[in-house]
Amino acid sequence: MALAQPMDYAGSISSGQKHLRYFGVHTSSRLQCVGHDRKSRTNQLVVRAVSVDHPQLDFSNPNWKKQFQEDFDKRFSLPHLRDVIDVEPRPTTFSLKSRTPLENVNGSMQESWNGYVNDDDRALLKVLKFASPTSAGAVCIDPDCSWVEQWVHRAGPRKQIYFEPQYVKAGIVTCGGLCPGLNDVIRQIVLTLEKYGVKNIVGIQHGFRGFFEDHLSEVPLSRHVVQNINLAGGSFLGVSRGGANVSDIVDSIQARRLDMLFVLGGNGTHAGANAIHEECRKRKLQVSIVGVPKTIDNDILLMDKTFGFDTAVEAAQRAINSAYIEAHSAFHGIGLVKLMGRSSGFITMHASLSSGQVDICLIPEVPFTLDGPNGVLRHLEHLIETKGFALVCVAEGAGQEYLQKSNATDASGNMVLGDIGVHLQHKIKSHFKNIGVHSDVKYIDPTYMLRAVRANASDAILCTVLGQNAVHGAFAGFSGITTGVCNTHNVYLPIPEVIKTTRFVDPNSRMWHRCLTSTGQPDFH
Ligand SMILES: Nc1ncnc2c1ncn2[C@@H]1O[C@H](COP(=O)(O)OP(=O)(O)OP(=O)(O)O)[C@@H](O)[C@H]1O
Ligand SMILES: O=P(O)(O)OC[C@H]1O[C@](O)(CO)[C@@H](O)[C@@H]1O
Ligand SMILES: [Mg+2]
Repeated sequence: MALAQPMDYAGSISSGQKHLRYFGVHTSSRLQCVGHDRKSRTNQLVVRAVSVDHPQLDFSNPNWKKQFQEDFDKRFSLPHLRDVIDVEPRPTTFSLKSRTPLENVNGSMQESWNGYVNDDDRALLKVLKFASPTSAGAVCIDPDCSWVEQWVHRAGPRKQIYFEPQYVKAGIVTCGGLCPGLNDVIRQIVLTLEKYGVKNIVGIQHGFRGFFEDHLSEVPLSRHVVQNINLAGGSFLGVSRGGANVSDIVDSIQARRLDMLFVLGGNGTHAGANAIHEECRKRKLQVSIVGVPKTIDNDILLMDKTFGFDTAVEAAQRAINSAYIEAHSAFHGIGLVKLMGRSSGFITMHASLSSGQVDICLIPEVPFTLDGPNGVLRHLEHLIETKGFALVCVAEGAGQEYLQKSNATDASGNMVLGDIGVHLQHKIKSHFKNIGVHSDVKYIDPTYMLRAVRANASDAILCTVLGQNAVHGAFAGFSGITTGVCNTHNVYLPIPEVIKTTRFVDPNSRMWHRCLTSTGQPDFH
């Protein structure tokens, strides 16, 4: 459970820490000594759990919920062009009631169509009420786990827009690593822009690099150009890491006369998109910067899932099935599969769950020991003894403490990880050799095969929703926002809220518990 707010209680620092652990204070909280409890016979130190996010909240104040909600509404309000420049709304040109584009532009049909989202429509961010901080996966604000309404903005087309489509130039850029569905999103953005009446749509090649490198020219985009790009994986525009100088990018946006920029990428890209938005604000430019979260790692906060994740899990499951066949057919076979997931184990957890064949699932969020009576290797011995073969699935970011740190980073500044798959392979082989038991280790590293494929059906639909909503958000005049699915509803969120931290698998979540139930693995400690 994560406690997001402060609470006072008496106890020594050590019992205080125990209490904090009981309440599962998340890492953004810290202990603060607020004096001694003079009433207690032991004159114990009074310690308070203070949330770094909301240090001002005081639960003894009967109005704390109101205060929390006001703060929440502020944090989740969407930055708008009119915050810094004078822009007048106009009737939208987006209508599905229109019969001809001309009728559409005149706005003649919109009064009779109830297809618009009201600016005051909201979706609930949290839909679970935890009765106790000890409930599995509980996320509580106060020690009583009170439920507080947390509303976020609903995504979709508005009746009023802040751009004149015929004069709009819109750009699309895809950054970071590949992800199934990038082309579906690009395609939907183009189709939706055209539906509004935009004629000037361009792709920026190879991520943020395309803003600087002269040989990377703009790619003109239209329904005709993007019609079939979703049939292939990868990015029609190309991707890249590194090369993000925000001020230069905004110079380039100005030089290109872009009015809207759709930025497809993970947390790094979103940090870049938000910095670009801030710089545009500083220069008082009428440019909307809208993100679409792309990460097969599924490591963006607050969202049910990001596009490409399901497809990656499906591809991973195929690799696990192959490892299973190999391991099962060999004498004392041990299948070992390493999957992507730099710091989050979602792909590994979900692929292990969906395959149903994994005996040991190792993710970065849950430390494990390799040697010793409770270690992974001892459990493998047990599996070989009892069922004759075993299957291990490990996330690339797991067990990094066993590998030598290189301190190397990629072009975007992401840490280059050691290869846990190769390390485990060696450890398993030498362990069985040392104990004089035959083993046949089959190691599969399907890394890039997971993300080079085209989106499956459910991701294709998710991409459609996200791509279209990104365009509606830009036309509505928002900037510095991203779009996602929260509790099955489509919402807009201010970028800073989704990139505060990486999203991790909660080891106390029901999903991780289900994974453990399915694998039957013990606690490796
Ligand atoms: N804090 C930041 N501010 C500005 N730009 C950034 C920041 N972090 C990363 N970027 C830029 O964003 C782009 C993509 O970043 P990165 O390579 O980390 O991928 P990502 O968006 O996190 O996606 P992936 O999930 O594939 O890692 C790069 O061009 C990088 O330079
Ligand atoms: O080889 P690249 O392009 O740096 O990408 C690898 C990384 O991209 C991701 O798929 C997404 O961040 C990670 O899981 C992985 O570590
Ligand atoms: Mg990233």
